[in-house]
Amino acid sequence: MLKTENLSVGYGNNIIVKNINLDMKEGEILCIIGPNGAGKSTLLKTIATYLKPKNGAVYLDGKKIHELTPSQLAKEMAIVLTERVNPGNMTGFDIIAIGRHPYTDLFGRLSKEDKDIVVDSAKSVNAEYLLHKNFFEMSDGERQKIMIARALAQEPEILILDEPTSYLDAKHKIELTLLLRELSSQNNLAIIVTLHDIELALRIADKMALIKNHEILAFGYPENVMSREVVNNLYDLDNANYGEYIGYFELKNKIKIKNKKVFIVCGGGTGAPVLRYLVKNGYEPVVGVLHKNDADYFIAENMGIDIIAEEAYDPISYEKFEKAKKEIDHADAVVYTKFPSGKTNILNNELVEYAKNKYMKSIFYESDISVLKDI
Ligand SMILES: Nc1ncnc2c1ncn2[C@@H]1O[C@H](COP(=O)(O)OP(=O)(O)OP(=O)(O)O)[C@@H](O)[C@H]1O
Repeated sequence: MLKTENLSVGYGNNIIVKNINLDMKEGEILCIIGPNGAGKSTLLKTIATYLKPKNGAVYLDGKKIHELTPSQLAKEMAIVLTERVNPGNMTGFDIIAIGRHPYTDLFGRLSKEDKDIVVDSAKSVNAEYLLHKNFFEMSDGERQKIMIARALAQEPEILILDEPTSYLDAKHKIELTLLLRELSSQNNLAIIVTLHDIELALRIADKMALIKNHEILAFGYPENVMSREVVNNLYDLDNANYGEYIGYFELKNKIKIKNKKVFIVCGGGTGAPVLRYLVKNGYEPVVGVLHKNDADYFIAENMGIDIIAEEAYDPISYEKFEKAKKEIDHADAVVYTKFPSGKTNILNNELVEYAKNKYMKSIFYESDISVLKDI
């Protein structure tokens, strides 16, 4: 339904992103991500026809979008920008009603149907309670809902949103992303959205376009394109790693100010809080023995922590076990968690016993991280 063909976008003689070839269907969400200044908003504004293409074209249902009249376009596309708006003394209802302009008469009079659509639009973003409230008395999250309701009142086929979660707290960010998902599937809306929060983007996008260095670095299913390598490269990360399996960033273990080695015996993700605490506080963690498909392995690897690991599913070898014991010999403490039971962990339990027999500081972590504060 929407397609860009060899599109280049920019200002004056300055091309910001070139050769953009994207396509999307009804009911899909396309997320555009990339570093600050990459050209995400410039691309959105070009698709929204606020800017003319420098080259190529944008097609909506086979027609060049820049050749549609403003009134034709207003029935097809609605836009919610980031800029904070100051509409004066208007209620939620008044603002949403602006969305009906493409359908009202010259005087902007609302029919009964228009009014019903305004109320329905408010309902679909859970903002019915804001209809009679003044816009300037609303919170950022409430204003965002009203702006989306205004866009929905336009009854568009495509909804374009520039950074809709910028001013929202975690709960409202999640609520908004779920709402977009709902709108795309229930109303069959195509949604194009720029997001800085790639953890959320990954979870709502059907397609993802990554922009960097004036071009599209990758375009496709987020599950395919969001590899650790690609995301690290997108943001030029050298002090963090994107963990592709879990879909979030882990900070690397760089500042080892404590000069203390801590051996961690964990597994199945139970070590995550311990590893984060030790990295944050400048210890030198070594973790093991882990299998290479263990959640703690992925977490530790993304943090750049030393890991003693065995291939996934292979039994732990004598060699790895001895290596772990040597690390324990040089450690200032051993921390162990309530890791899952299993064959591997019989050996890992032995490591804990080994440390205890050597009268080393061995600390059990279950839920209170302060047990680590005296290492
Ligand atoms: N009106 C304008 N005239 C000229 N250059 C502009 C204009 N608006 C933005 N730019 C430039 O275009 C480039 C891309 O800006 P754009 O706002 O599209 O990036 P972005 O990816 O949306 O960034 P951010 O994540 O910081 O919002 C930047 O170098 C910016 O300075």
